[in-house]
Amino acid sequence: MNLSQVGEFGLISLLNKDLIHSPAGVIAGIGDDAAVLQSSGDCWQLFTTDMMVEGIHFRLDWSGYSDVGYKALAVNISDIAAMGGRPTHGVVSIAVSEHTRVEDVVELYRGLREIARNYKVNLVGGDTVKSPGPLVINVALLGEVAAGKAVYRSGATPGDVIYTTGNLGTSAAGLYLLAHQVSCSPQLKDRVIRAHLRPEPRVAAGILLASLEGVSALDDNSDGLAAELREICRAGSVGCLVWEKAFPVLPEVRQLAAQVGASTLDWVMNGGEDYELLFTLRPDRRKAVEEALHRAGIPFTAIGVIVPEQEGLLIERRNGTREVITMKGYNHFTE
Ligand SMILES: Nc1ncnc2c1ncn2[C@@H]1O[C@H](COP(=O)(O)OP(=O)(O)O)[C@@H](O)[C@H]1O
Ligand SMILES: Cc1ncc(C[n+]2csc(CCOP(=O)(O)OP(=O)(O)O)c2C)c(N)n1
Ligand SMILES: [Mg+2]
Ligand SMILES: [Mg+2]
Ligand SMILES: [Mg+2]
Repeated sequence: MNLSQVGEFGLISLLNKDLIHSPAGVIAGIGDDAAVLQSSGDCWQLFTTDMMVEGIHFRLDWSGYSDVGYKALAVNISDIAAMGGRPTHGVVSIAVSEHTRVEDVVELYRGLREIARNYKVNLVGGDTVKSPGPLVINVALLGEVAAGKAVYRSGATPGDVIYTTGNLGTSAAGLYLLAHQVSCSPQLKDRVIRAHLRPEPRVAAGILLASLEGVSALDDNSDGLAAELREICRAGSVGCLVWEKAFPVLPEVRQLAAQVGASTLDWVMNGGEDYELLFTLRPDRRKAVEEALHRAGIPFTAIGVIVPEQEGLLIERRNGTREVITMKGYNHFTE
């Protein structure tokens, strides 16, 4: 069978059998942004890993080595944030071609060190091997969350309101500008390319959301809004209705899309790598949670509601018509 027939998530579900032999220690295994593990203190351990491969996740003519290091840890911190946790300790493995310069690997670690310092992550080990070609970097990261307070993808129920932090489509705009020659303002270029190359994971938002009553599901946006909505709906056996006109997109990103004939909706739904948090909230808790986010200075937008599973995944377009969401987001084997 061909990988494109099952896709990334079909493949993972085929592999997900007989993998747990001491279930007592595992509160949640495969299926969320990080595994949740029993620990002796008053915290639960979180454990996650994400890998980046040259040519798939980055190109060295589009990003510096330090950006690659920065992003490799950022995306992992984002998965800890998506459980409501705080990152603690990580290990870093690299596969490097023999033609790579030593200075470049040192530069990769400059980026890693920079974000590790910013988010107070200890890098406590790793592995170094030769690659026959592409540079590969993998981070495995531990985190912690107060016992009982991890927020899963699966808790959404009909009536809950769907929110995102920050803006969507910015990273896709950055990727577009890296891939195409476009004349636009240097400020816009810097902002969106930075969002793509050096995303800032929403750790403070995740910790705050996990501490508040009523936050029912939480996920980070790595594969695009369409994919992450699908995950939350599948995990919770619910459907959703999102409102296109509510999607938070920077005005200059909208303008750029119009200028180059691209679709902001495509950037939001399929672009991915925004590393914002997508969460659902019980409607009776809206006021309290919105006030807490305001006080913490965390930008957020309500973008839709959870509906019963049989209603499916719907988008209300700007003209008021409702359509089934057919967009899929990023998938490694169906791209
Ligand atoms: N090769 C694999 N073996 C076991 N579990 C995997 C594998 N690949 C992914 N997973 C698990 O599948 C789930 C979904 O992975 P993924 O979509 O990469 O999550 P995320 O988008 O949050 O990084 C996670 O719980 C992850 O740990
Ligand atoms: C050179 C290049 N081409 C395309 C992309 C776009 N891209 C690559 S991977 C990806 C999705 C996120 O990566 P994934 O490995 O699926 O992360 P996870 O969902 O496991 O966190 C996207 C949008 C990119 N970042 N760089
Ligand atoms: Mg994730
Ligand atoms: Mg992953
Ligand atoms: Mg991830």
